[in-house]
Amino acid sequence: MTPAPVDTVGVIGAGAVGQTVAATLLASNLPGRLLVVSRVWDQAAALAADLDDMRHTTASRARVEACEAEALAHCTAVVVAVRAAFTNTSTANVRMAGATANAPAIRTLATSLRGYQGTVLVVTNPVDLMTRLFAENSGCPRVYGIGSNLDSARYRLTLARLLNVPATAVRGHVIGEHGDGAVVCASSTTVNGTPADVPLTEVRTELRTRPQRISAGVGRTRSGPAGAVLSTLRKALGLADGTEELTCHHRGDWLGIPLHFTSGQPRACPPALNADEDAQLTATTTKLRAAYQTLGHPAPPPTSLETT
Ligand SMILES: NC(=O)c1ccc[n+]([C@@H]2O[C@H](COP(=O)([O-])OP(=O)(O)OC[C@H]3O[C@@H](n4cnc5c(N)ncnc54)[C@H](O)[C@@H]3O)[C@@H](O)[C@H]2O)c1
Repeated sequence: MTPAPVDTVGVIGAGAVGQTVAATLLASNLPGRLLVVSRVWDQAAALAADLDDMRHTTASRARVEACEAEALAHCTAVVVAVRAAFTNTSTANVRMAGATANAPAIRTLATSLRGYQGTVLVVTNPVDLMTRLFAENSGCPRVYGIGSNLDSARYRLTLARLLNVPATAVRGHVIGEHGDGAVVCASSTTVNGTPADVPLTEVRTELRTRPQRISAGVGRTRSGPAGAVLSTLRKALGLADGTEELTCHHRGDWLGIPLHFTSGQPRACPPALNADEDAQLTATTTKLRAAYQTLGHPAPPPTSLETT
């Protein structure tokens, strides 16, 4: 059966990630209409004009418009890629440092999208906390965070390079936190279907330094997350079946785990863990829960997304 064409996708945030996500979506021909929102109206309007130029030269089907967040209520999907202005001086738990600064914007946007029934992909860091914050303040039933799937992509690429095999031969996940509490699921990783001997120290070093190198070289990471958004939207909107590692509500907590989408419906597929990985995931879950409490959120309404 041919999947139904996706109608409108909204992108909130017109910075490095928002721009790249929007251009990627336009070039992919996924949406029929693309709405862009930013805190600064002129920025959203400028991005819409730039994308319209691209639409014309690439003969993309998507019409592009700038709008306010409230106008996103009828979108098929919304991507949240905002970042409040703050100076990040942290050298450890770097993404976590944005929690206090970004939380008010996420709460405000969640409130303006209360009752929204489409798919929401949160990119804003710390993504595991901001995804939960958005879900609990909006009551939206389908809210996922982009983070662990970018880590997983980087893991598979790194392992392929270290073992001198094609990346497509590697199956393996990084779960938990998109940050210092990321858990590399080495014990369940395979190469060409055979358990892999994972050089964990090298892998962890690359996962830690790769985003730093990208940011140092080109200012911000942007193409990696944009690719993860596109790949996830295809699965979440039922255009393709497959697995993405996403932050979601799982057994009472919000953390990154593999979700398998079939016709747009998610099913959690947590990988088998050895004792070390299990202990790391427990520590990460405790860390995320405690960090969320520090945001001082109001009592959440129940959400209906419980992946089991
Ligand atoms: N999860 C991931 O894998 C991943 C990867 C890369 C970046 N990120 C995160 O994505 C976020 C965006 O990064 P960036 O580099 O694009 O930042 P940026 O500073 O370049 O752009 C941020 C944009 O958000 C807009 N904005 C701020 N507050 C807003 C609000 N309340 N409403 C609407 N728009 C608002 C700004 O005007 C700006 O356009 C950051 O939190 C970053 O850490 C996540």
